[in-house]
Amino acid sequence: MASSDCNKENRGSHPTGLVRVVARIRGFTNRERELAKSSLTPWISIQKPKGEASDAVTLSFEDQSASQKESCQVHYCYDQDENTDMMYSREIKPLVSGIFDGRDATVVAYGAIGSGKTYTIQGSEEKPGLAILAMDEMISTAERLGISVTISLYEIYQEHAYDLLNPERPTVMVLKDVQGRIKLKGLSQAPVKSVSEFCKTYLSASSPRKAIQKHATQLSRRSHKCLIVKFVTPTNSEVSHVGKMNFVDLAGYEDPRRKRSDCTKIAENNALSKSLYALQKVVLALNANESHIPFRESKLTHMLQDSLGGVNGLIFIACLNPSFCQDSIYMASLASRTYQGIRQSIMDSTKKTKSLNRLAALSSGKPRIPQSSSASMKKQTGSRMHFLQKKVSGATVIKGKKLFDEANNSKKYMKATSTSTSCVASTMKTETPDKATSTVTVPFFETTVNTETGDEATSTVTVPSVETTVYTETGDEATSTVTVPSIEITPPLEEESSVDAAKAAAPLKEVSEHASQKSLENQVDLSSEASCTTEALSLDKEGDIMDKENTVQYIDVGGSPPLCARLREISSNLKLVDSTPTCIDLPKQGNLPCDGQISAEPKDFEPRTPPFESGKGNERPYLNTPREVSKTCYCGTKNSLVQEYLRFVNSASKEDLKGLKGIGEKRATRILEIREESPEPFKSLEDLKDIGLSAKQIKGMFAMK
Ligand SMILES: Nc1ncnc2c1ncn2[C@@H]1O[C@H](COP(=O)(O)OP(=O)(O)OP(=O)(O)O)[C@@H](O)[C@H]1O
Repeated sequence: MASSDCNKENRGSHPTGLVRVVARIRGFTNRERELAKSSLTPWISIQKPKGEASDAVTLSFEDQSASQKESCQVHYCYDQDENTDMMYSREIKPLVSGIFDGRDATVVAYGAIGSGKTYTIQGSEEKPGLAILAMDEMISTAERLGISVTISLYEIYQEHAYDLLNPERPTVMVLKDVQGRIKLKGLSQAPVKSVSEFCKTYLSASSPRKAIQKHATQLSRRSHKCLIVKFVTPTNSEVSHVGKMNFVDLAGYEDPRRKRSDCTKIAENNALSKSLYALQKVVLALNANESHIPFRESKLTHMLQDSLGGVNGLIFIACLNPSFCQDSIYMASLASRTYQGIRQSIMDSTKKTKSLNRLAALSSGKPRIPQSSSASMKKQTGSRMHFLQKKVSGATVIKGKKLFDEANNSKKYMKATSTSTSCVASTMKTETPDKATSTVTVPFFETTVNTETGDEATSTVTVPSVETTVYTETGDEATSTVTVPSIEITPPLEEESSVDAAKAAAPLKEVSEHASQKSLENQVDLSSEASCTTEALSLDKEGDIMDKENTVQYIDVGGSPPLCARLREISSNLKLVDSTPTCIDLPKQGNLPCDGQISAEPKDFEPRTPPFESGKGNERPYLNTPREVSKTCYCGTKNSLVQEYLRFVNSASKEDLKGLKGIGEKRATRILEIREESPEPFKSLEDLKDIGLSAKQIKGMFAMK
């Protein structure tokens, strides 16, 4: 391979992995210098703990409007005195080398209007940007290897892609070939043999505003500009596969809430927000190894699908204005979130490896303790912090959150996410710094299986032996073994209706002004509820023992449990009420256990005649059998369960909705769509038919056998 050695050498500047998030503060323009008259003082300060070798730097913004300091973190920030050449050799050169080893690379610049995105990506012939510098190197390497180079250039404007190399500006379609690879139909490719030829084509086609756009409205239109550099290897070439390189110059961001914007500007901004939001979601989902990657959430991510993830390189460049600019704070905040998310997933994967090692060690001999439910925690200091970090930066963090959170420092996050967390399966007190014991009751576990439709079939499994691992911030683990009596598997619900499938496959619709405004202002963080991740569920061959490594990422911090957990608890207790009537410990005073609280220790059931008090309005049915007792209990509980369920469906985030039985990606999306149309649209179980659930399925949810 052409550049393996070069790669090894250069990879040192990418120590944290294949995704980098950097910022760049643009230099002052001559006009800004003139206008300022006196000396221009920087409003962003950069803390680089290891100077140029820093791999985590903190940016602090002097927020003049709020007279407070905002801060955020990224891998690196290029100050005004660090030019494009420096940025190229540190950030882009390693990616260029990777191209000839078969990896794709993507460089994305985003930022507020006039923050230097085009200057950074494109530049000019006199002051070449990253694309021109990269092209110089790529063309000479390709020449040496006998490979030819082609370029394509397209624009994405409000979720529609147009070919910029064709003067007619035809629409570009995103299709998939039989191998599932993305094909951009209608996109021209132009061969380039030299940098000067490239510059001529690139600069004229990507700056068409004056030359080509005929109407005044088009002059100011904000769109993304994307350059693809591809390589064509001759059949006899020694190079088997060469990757491609994407340079993306995103449209400038401007907060429409702060400025009087016309409809077009709002729509443009919504389209940009959508792209940025989707891009961040995709990157975090890829990094977290999630099963569903939302590539289709925006045109940009859909078009870049092949180049993102895996061993491909990706760099985000958040361009920042050198003078006070609130929009730059938003952009830096977004960069910081991506950075935190990437770091968190790296931490998580390290922990996962540790946990698997532990599982292997445990399964090699240590006997399980039956009928016990104790857990010992070595170190619990900071476990809450771990959770908070997870919520702040993990892939799940962005769901339901405002895209550009003005408050990006950790203090604010702590405040925002310090709401209740606990789980039906495990309750742990985290106050004590050292050893602690926790009691764990496990009514059932839910395992999800992805079906072909992308939805989930849910099986409810009551496991005889469950092992729970809790991570503390320090990476220490606490293990608990729980034994419960029976195994029960409920069949999965039917697949979603084809109407939903068709809807999901339909092209992305234009974002309405109202809807996207709403999305920008959506500050409700429903994701603050705890999520339970179950992994590595395995049944042994005899079927006697079921071991489970359960990575619990929720810690009880003293509040109420999350809705999904409570729903599961009620649901599971109902199942127990229904299926094991002989184990119900009836209260002596005849008060029925309608609150769903079932004794963890099953006791012998002694049939008893409930006291009957006659009188007006005081008639009660005569309860003779355990089944009747259960039924009466069930009626009361069912109503509250249904109400709670509907409340949840009306308010939960997409990810939380997917935790519900029978609700997968498509139904969760449909619920969100319906909720956008009217608040709290699910008033009765009947309304669940709108998301494609059949009457039978709805009935089955709360039915008593
Ligand atoms: N690093 C820099 N040093 C000096 N001048 C710069 C730098 N970056 C950008 N500029 C100047 O700032 C101005 C705005 O830059 P540019 O057009 O690249 O911004 P942009 O973010 O692409 O704008 P838009 O949002 O309109 O697309 C230009 O005049 C450019 O020459």
